[in-house]
Amino acid sequence: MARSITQQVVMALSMASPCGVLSNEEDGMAVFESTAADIGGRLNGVTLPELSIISPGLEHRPSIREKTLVKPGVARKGNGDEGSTDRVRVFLRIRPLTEGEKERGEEQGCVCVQDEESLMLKAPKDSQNMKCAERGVAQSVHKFSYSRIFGPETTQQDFYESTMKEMVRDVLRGESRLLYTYGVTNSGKTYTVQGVGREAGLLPRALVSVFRKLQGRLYGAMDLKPVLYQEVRQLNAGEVRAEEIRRDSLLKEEGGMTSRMRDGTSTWDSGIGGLSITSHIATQLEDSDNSVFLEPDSLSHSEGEDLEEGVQFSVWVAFYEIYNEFLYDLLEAPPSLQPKKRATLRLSDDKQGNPYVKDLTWVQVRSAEEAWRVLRAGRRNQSFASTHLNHNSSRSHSIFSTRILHVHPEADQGQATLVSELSVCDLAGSERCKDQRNGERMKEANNINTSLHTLGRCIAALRHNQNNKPRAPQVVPFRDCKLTRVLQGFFCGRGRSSMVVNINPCASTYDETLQALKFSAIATQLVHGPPTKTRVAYILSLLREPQPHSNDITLMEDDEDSDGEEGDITMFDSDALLRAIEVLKREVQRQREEKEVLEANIREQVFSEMMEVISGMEKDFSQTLETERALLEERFEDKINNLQKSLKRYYNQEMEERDEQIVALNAALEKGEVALAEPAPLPLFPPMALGGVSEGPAPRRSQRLASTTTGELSRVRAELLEKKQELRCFQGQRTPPEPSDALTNTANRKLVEGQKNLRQLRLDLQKLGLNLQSGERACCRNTDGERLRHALAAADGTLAKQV
Ligand SMILES: Nc1ncnc2c1ncn2[C@@H]1O[C@H](COP(=O)(O)OP(=O)(O)OP(=O)(O)O)[C@@H](O)[C@H]1O
Repeated sequence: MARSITQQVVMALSMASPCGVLSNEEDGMAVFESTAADIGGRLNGVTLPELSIISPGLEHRPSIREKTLVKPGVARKGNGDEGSTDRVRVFLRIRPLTEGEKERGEEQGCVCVQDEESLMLKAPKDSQNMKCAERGVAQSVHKFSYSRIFGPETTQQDFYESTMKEMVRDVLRGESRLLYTYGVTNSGKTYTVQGVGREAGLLPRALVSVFRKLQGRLYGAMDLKPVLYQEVRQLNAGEVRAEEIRRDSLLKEEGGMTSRMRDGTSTWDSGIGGLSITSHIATQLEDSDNSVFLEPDSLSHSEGEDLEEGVQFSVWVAFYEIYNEFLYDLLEAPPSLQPKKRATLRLSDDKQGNPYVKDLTWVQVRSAEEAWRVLRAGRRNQSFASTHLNHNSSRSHSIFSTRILHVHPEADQGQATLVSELSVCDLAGSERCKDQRNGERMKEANNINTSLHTLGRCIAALRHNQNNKPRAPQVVPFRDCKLTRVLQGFFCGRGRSSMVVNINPCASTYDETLQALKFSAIATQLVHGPPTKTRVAYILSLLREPQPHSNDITLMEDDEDSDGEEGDITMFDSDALLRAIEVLKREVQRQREEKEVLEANIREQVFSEMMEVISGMEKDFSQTLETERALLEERFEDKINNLQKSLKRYYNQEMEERDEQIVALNAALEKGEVALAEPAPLPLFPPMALGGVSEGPAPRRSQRLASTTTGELSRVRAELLEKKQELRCFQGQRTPPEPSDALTNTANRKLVEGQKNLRQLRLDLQKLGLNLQSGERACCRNTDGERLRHALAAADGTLAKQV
């Protein structure tokens, strides 16, 4: 169960990046241990090691620190062949940062070269990898090992000497070699292969080296031509003439005139006799719009001694590209003569089942200069575009092939006995599709990533088969894309491949760089095996083996007697072929099911990623809402506070004025002064200004009521005073002489009247008190009306006593 989950996640993860994360839990090598940790961390929360180590399993000598990170008991397995010579060589080249990149802060120390073979990657803070590391599902530090690492300071010449020089020697000995560059876009692949300006890349150096070594050994005629996978055809006179015309028009079109080789004191001998170049002066391959300089050392004379005696060499070149899964011949016709729509090439198999590009243009070249011009002509047809990372980005995989025919002139009809090949493949850079802003670029990126992914799967399957020979070999999916089909021969023992991984140390492309390095790390574990079966041998193996369980089909088995099993497909009778078809059908069915599982996993992953994005958006949205709400609340809180302050200020002032009035009124009442009759007409409700808005001039209802009440109060008090005086007068009259009856009667009558008036007055006063009370209530609850009422009641009491 655990196994199937791991496999599923591996598949899902491998689809997440163009190159894929390749894994094999059965291997137990450091790379898989760490890759499994990457995945396992996500699955079941297993504690992740501090860093992941990805290194060639066959040769790597772990440090003490690394040993502690590898699961105990899991041995590093090889295939029994411990010799480093058979291991696929993978070189890493780090390009320098440009000034612009430094200014943009791309230099964050995420790429650290530890020694010639090991590299440490540390995730920068904004990278996806760091985010995953923070969530505990990945490591933020990764360690990789390569055959050799070349830092930013490495010169083109040093790089050539350490990588391709040996390959050129092997090709001249009759072997086939492939060098391919891999890396994210803008990492320096084209710079490495072709070079820029004065800094010639691997290819021009190799061409110069080939012709230097073949000096004096070139085969003069053009009557032998490479065809099919690696065969030679004798051309008749007419065909030779046609080849010559084609070559001349291509060279003429490219240079406009014969390019010159300038080296100060010596010149190119671009004739059949080979090159004559003095070794101590810089050499320049020049054409109309681009020049490549070669340092004197790269032309040293110590080469070419080990060529087979008596053999002559005919050199042919071809240049083609794979663009959007179509093959295009870059030498098809001189650029100016080309029709608008380019013809596509087809891939075919020879009778041994070896794939080759049908109808590809091969041009015989007699010097490095001619070869270089052919390459320049082809480049004009190549698909470049400006992407946001590289203004001149290769949008296709381009392959420049040099075939060398080893001709024995004494043999019958001057037959070439051997064909060797040197191919240099400049792979298009992987790039995130979502970074592409236009449809065409998106489609290109998609195709590029798909073919790189297939290449990754092929390498993983090859490595799996090399490490699991007797058990369950996998089908290597070479046929899944054009790129892997054309390179198939180099991976199946009919040649050897070396890989150059280019990276740039920019922090912003860290995640892509990490994926590229993981991909290349798998390649470092490959070994060069003997040639694997051809189609005929493959069918034979299908027929020979009983296939009760189609899952166990052995397709890449290294059968010792398979070497002799080559021939024509017509050697099988129809029964045998039908049986082979049955087996293949089952295999197709198995693969289909495998792909369905893969698809389901991808869908699931896409779905969960989408959900993650949506929930992220939801979270952002609710956060924004929350912030808005808090902001509004704060704003209104401020407003309310301001309002409260203004009201408080106003009412305080108001209360003070009222208190003053009441104090004055009390004093007046107590003293019984007449001044009470005319109280100062203090405004009970001055215009108020709340929030900057003033009340209008018209008094409120409560104000009007209060002022009326005050008027009446004054009037009543005046009357009260008058009555008091009258009363005092009556009292004075009552005491002295003994009143006569009439006088007494009058006095009594007046007293009664006075008392009556007094009662009336008291009633009036009570009424006024009530009015005042309601007026106060109307204008403000907490005023000193209560106190006023008390004062009036006290005044009443005093009056009553007096009466
Ligand atoms: N080692 C190096 N030294 C100096 N400059 C370099 C080096 N490698 C690359 N460059 C520069 O970096 C830029 C990008 O390089 P190049 O075009 O070769 O990238 P690429 O990987 O081929 O990109 P793409 O895949 O998009 O075609 C170029 O301007 C190139 O000159």
